[in-house]
Amino acid sequence: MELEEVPGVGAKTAERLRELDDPMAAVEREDVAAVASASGVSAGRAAHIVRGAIRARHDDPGGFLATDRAREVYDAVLELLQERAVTTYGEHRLATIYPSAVDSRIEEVRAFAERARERDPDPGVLDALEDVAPVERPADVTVRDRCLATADAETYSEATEAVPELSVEIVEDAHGLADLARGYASVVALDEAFAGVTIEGDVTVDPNALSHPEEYVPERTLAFFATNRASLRAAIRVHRRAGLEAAVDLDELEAGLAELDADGSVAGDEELERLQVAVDDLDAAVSTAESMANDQLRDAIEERDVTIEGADLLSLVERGAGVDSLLSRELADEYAEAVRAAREHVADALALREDEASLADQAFGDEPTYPVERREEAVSRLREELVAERDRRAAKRKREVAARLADLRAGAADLVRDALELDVELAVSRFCADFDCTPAERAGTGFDIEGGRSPLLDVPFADVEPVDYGVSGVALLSGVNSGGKTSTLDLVAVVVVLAHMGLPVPAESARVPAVEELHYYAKSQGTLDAGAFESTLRDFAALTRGADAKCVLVDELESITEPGASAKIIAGILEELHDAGATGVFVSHLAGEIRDTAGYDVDVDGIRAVGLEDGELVVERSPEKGLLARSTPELIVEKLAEEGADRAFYEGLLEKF
Ligand SMILES: Nc1ncnc2c1ncn2[C@@H]1O[C@H](COP(=O)(O)OP(=O)(O)OP(=O)(O)O)[C@@H](O)[C@H]1O
Repeated sequence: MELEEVPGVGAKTAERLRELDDPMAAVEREDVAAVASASGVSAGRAAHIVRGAIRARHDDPGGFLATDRAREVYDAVLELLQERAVTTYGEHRLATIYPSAVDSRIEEVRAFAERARERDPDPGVLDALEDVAPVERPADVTVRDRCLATADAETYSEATEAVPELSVEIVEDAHGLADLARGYASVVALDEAFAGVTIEGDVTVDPNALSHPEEYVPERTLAFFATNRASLRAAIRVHRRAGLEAAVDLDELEAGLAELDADGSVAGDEELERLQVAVDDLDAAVSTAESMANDQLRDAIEERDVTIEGADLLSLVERGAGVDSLLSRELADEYAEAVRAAREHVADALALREDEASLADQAFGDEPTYPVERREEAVSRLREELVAERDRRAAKRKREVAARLADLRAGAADLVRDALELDVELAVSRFCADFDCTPAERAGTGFDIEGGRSPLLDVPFADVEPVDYGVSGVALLSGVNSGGKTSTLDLVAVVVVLAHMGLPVPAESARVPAVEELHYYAKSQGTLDAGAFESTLRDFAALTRGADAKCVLVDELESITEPGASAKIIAGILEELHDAGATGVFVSHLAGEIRDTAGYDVDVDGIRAVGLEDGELVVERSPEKGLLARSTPELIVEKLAEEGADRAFYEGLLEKF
């Protein structure tokens, strides 16, 4: 499939996605994070694209959620699932699970949910998941001490593409190569023609270098692992704690990561650290040695009485010699001792090796002087030597660590993906556990819900009373105000939506019809004006077409117009839906009138008010079949009649109900 064929991907989005390595593969493996890593593609958009690809794969026309309220119910259910994901990836991935009418899609999610429900949401795993994030491409790496060289224009453009980290230089001949070798620490010549040519400096001839660039740019591998170090470590913890089968050897990856610093440099190498410290502390150590030597020499001079014979003094003065000669003649031993101590201090403080120490010794001359002064030239030579040694060591260790990690790279990316997918499974598993869910059956018309508890209610889930409710076609639901009619419609909608997502539903058992669309109309906020009323009627006219594949839930449609007209209109709609074989529930306070007007025997169910207790309504939440429930006004009149005062009046009223 081409990118543009994915529903929801236009030319502009396709262009953006093409910057990914293999965008179609990312879309097909439903990797929301990879899709969202294209610039300008938000995570929400990525979930939308992945959903589009899933729909295309299953030939799913979409459109299951046919009304605003139906979409709201899905959004609310999705939010409950997303709240249970630890990672942002998990949240976005969950948004790719949507209600569908296509069996193959529903079966796919059902199988996933079955696996998910077996997962144990161990707090240790959830904790480790906190630090797992999709692998990121490291920022561009630029390496300045190495270059590639070629005499061929085609190889040149191939090389700049394959190895953006290094500069690629065009050379005419071996002379050009030799020039480069003077400017770079190492040069890799890409042309066969250079094989066998001897050039001074670190020059390698490798015509195959472009097929294994990591060998020449270990920084590439290291940058990937350094950038994703925290996430990889967390993914390792997740795998260990959850006992997941791992895509790489966890110990090996962990050991490899331990050798890396966050900036991609090699960590934990004592020799490299020694050299680094030596470079950093060189100046300070030489200064300290210098002042130590001077203190020592000054003390020695202060303590000494210098006796000099007159003839010697004269000879010195005649030669124009300064006090220095006196110093060298009289205090040679003391000077030698002070310099010895200074040299020893530098070697000790910087933990120098013998060969380095002999270089360091030259920082102080053998000829007695006062004060003792470092020889800057010798210090610079030592610094250069230490820096070169450090760089050689770092490059060698980088190559070693990169070689060790290179083979783990693909597996490491999978390791993170598997951990993130586990988060998605655990969210589903927790949702099912928190709301006591069971898989639903999708068959026939009508529905049967036993012990259903809506997670959308405004009471804590533990306090939600289980509801049993079933209808065989299209039924009316009656009941007192606040009896739970709307909540019952919500429950049916939640169960229908979840079942079509392929997920278990919050009920002891449930069967829902296999429908193509859910039409759920929330209670209207009041009488509609003529225009709005007309368009609502048009909606319902459309609703009755192909209604056998629809589940229709309608809350108090009567409020859109006058009661008398409402009852007639609702009765007409019910007749059409009934004839078409739809599944539906219409909540109404006019159930009696509608039933009397309808041209068929409409089922009327009722939420029974058991009575009023201390002014509080007591109801039986599960609707009773064939019950036209008493209305709230009727209950109040009855209560007043029982109280005694004006009994005859209230009894008269009561008879009219
Ligand atoms: N199954 C239940 N378990 C616990 N509480 C419930 C249940 N069903 C409903 N309730 C409580 O009753 C309240 C009213 O429910 P709901 O809005 O569904 O009633 P209604 O019959 O649609 O009322 P109205 O006729 O005024 O629209 C809810 O807000 C909730 O607090």
